[in-house]
Amino acid sequence: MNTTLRTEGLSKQWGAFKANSDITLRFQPGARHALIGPNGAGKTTFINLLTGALPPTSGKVYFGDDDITALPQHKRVKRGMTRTFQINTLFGGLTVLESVMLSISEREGTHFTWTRTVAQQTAAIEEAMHLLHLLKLAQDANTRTSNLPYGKQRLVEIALALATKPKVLLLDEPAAGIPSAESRELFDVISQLPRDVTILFIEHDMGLVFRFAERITVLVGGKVLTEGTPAEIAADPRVKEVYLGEAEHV
Ligand SMILES: Nc1ncnc2c1ncn2[C@@H]1O[C@H](COP(=O)(O)OP(=O)(O)OP(=O)(O)O)[C@@H](O)[C@H]1O
Repeated sequence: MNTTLRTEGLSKQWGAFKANSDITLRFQPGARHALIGPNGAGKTTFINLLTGALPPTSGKVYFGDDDITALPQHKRVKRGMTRTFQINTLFGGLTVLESVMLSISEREGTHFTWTRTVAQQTAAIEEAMHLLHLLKLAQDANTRTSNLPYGKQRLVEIALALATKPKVLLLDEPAAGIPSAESRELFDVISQLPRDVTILFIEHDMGLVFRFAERITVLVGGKVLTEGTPAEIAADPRVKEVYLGEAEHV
């Protein structure tokens, strides 16, 4: 089968503590794939190993046919693997449109040049507005990102990530800290993103996971417990056992 991203025996250890143990997973092109598991299961660690934010202790990460295990983060972004970043830290005082334009310029390497032509500028504005329409942010184009409600700020972060033209988009709890009505809207927008973007996301709200994911991997204690369709995962007694006592999660 055609695979966008895969890992082989990926492990991360701090001293004797194994945060990720021997994780072998594949993500199909266009997947809507959720990574779930109790607190401390190693989900964020796994995403950090995929993006290159952390080096693995052992194991490999492949992007298409290429072994990218040793590739630094920015080169993985150039290849098409992007995660979201908090705009507060990156683009505080800019408007939504300016922020997305900046991300496009960054991708094109025209950020610090004087030679950007009017045609390039116009194309970048058109591309940025297209992204804002996709994310239902067009009417907020001239609003400062810091003045937007949190749910919309998360959408801007996704717009910035999409401006890098990713093949794989990694979302680490995109709905964290926003009210549930807004988080449903956020996921509704995410669910309408084009299929040429593979989406891997971590989410604690099982309502959102089962509504949006087409494939689910369950991590427990740094290991893959199981993987399957939402129906398979919902029916798996081992998964129920893991979440016993965490009723809000299942
Ligand atoms: N830099 C580090 N040094 C030592 N231990 C770490 C480090 N980073 C994470 N850990 C530990 O690794 C384990 C897995 O953490 P991780 O954040 O990957 O889990 P998670 O599944 O994302 O959890 P949560 O759902 O609570 O965000 C935790 O016990 C955490 O304390």
